[in-house]
Amino acid sequence: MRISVIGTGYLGATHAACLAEMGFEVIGMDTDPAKVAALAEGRLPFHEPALPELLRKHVQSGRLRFTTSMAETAAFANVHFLAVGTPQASEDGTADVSQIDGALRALLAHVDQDALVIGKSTVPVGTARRLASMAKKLARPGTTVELAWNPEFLREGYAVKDTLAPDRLVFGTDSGTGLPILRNVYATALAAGTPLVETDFETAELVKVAANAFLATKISFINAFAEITEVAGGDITTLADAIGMDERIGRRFLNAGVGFGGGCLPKDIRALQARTRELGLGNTMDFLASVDALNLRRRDKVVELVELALTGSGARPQVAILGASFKPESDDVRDSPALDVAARLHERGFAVSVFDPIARHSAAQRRPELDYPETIEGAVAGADAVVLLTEWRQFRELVPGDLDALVRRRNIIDGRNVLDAAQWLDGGWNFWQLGRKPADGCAAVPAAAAGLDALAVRA
Ligand SMILES: NC(=O)C1=CN([C@@H]2O[C@H](COP(=O)(O)OP(=O)(O)OC[C@H]3O[C@@H](n4cnc5c(N)ncnc54)[C@H](O)[C@@H]3O)[C@@H](O)[C@H]2O)C=CC1
Ligand SMILES: O=C(O)[C@H]1O[C@H](OP(=O)(O)OP(=O)(O)OC[C@H]2O[C@@H](n3ccc(=O)[nH]c3=O)[C@H](O)[C@@H]2O)[C@H](O)[C@@H](O)[C@@H]1O
Repeated sequence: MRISVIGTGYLGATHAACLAEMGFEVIGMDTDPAKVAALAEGRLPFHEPALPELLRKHVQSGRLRFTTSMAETAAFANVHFLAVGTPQASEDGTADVSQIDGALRALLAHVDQDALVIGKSTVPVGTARRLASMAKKLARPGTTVELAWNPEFLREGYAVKDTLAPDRLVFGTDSGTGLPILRNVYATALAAGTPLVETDFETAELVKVAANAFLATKISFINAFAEITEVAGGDITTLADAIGMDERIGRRFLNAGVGFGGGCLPKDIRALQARTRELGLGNTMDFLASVDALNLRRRDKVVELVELALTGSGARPQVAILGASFKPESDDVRDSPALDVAARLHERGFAVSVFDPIARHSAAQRRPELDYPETIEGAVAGADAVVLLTEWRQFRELVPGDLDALVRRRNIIDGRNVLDAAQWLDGGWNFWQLGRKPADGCAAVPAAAAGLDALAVRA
């Protein structure tokens, strides 16, 4: 079977390479010529473990090719995956589906054989049915173009593993059309026992956003308790361990810290609220506004802690931020809590240097106003405070002796709760974590976070 993947960003490039690994002949199509040129040479334009090897292998074998031409794409295959972006369109959170509409329209203009189009992007409920009728209307006379929806649940950093061995597959169709082809495409995973849910368009679309909304809620739930333990005392990690021992709750996604970011969870919970309002359901998803607000408040909290730690530290205190990507094993800085906090500290007059082992380039493109030393030593040299915001392994393994001789002042804020408090306090550092009352000697931040501006350092 020959398959196309339209949109070769994080999702599409992974999907295309994994389809080739499953044995199909694949063409990846994107409107971005630079991206296509890199991929066609077997170079991955972003960081994702195990994907460069897969890409190179299949570009070299000839099983995987890339193009900017929709005509070539339509002629090459009769099964087409849509994996274009669905970013946040406006302040109210509505999803921008113009890439998906545009891609389908462009494809239909060239399709002259019966075809199945399989949507993979994350979309507002109702999109698949709308696109199916658009396909019926715009298909050339004599050709039938059917639509199916097959949402994707991969995590960045584990994209290859999640694609080749997913937790489940969801096929959304209209009365089963397209199911035999979908089962064929995923034959390897299905034979290995991957659970399969075959359902209608709407359920398939909603499963995806429900999963992301649940994950976001789980993170903000534990971070809400972090706000309590910061004031009342208690240990948020022990609390998470204890509730997570209940199998109905589970320990995963209960890591308190600076919260969630990335290209998906934040925009997906906003789009779901906007779509729910469009459906006339008023406040059904209002709790997600609290999930979002609580998540963003964690970033405020880190800014506050830095200001507090450095009150009276002179004209332009120096802050070293460890981490720029939204999570480890990724160079994705879309809505990254780490980069957001770094930029806000810079705006408030701190001298900010950011070190990330992989995301240096993407961070510098997004936030060129910040400094990006090439080494961790370069970033922390002369720092008045060190702030850990992305839990890369090399940061998790830091011990006071690694930094003692480099910094100007021994202040460290662990925004991901991965360092051993006792070790840092014993080492003579002022140490703060989210979800823990500050130790004696490390000043507490007032519970009411009012007057942030009043606390701001004036350059
Ligand atoms: N990044 C991830 O881990 C996951 C993403 N998703 C969803 O997948 C979709 C894509 O996400 P990403 O890959 O992260 O976005 P991305 O922004 O990295 O990639 C989108 C790609 O589509 C291309 N594109 C835009 N318009 C096009 C058109 N008309 N024809 C061909 N190509 C076009 C862009 O040039 C870009 O390369 C989104 O809906 C996202 O929510 C779902 C699961 C995981
Ligand atoms: O729709 C998507 O694009 C994807 O979004 C998330 O995947 P991803 O964004 O790659 O990353 P996650 O591992 O979910 O982490 C998201 C954010 O939550 C944060 N997080 C995660 C777990 C936790 O316990 N605490 C926490 O703050 C991470 O640091 C990160 O900023 C989902 O996990 C995927 O299933 C989904 O396919």
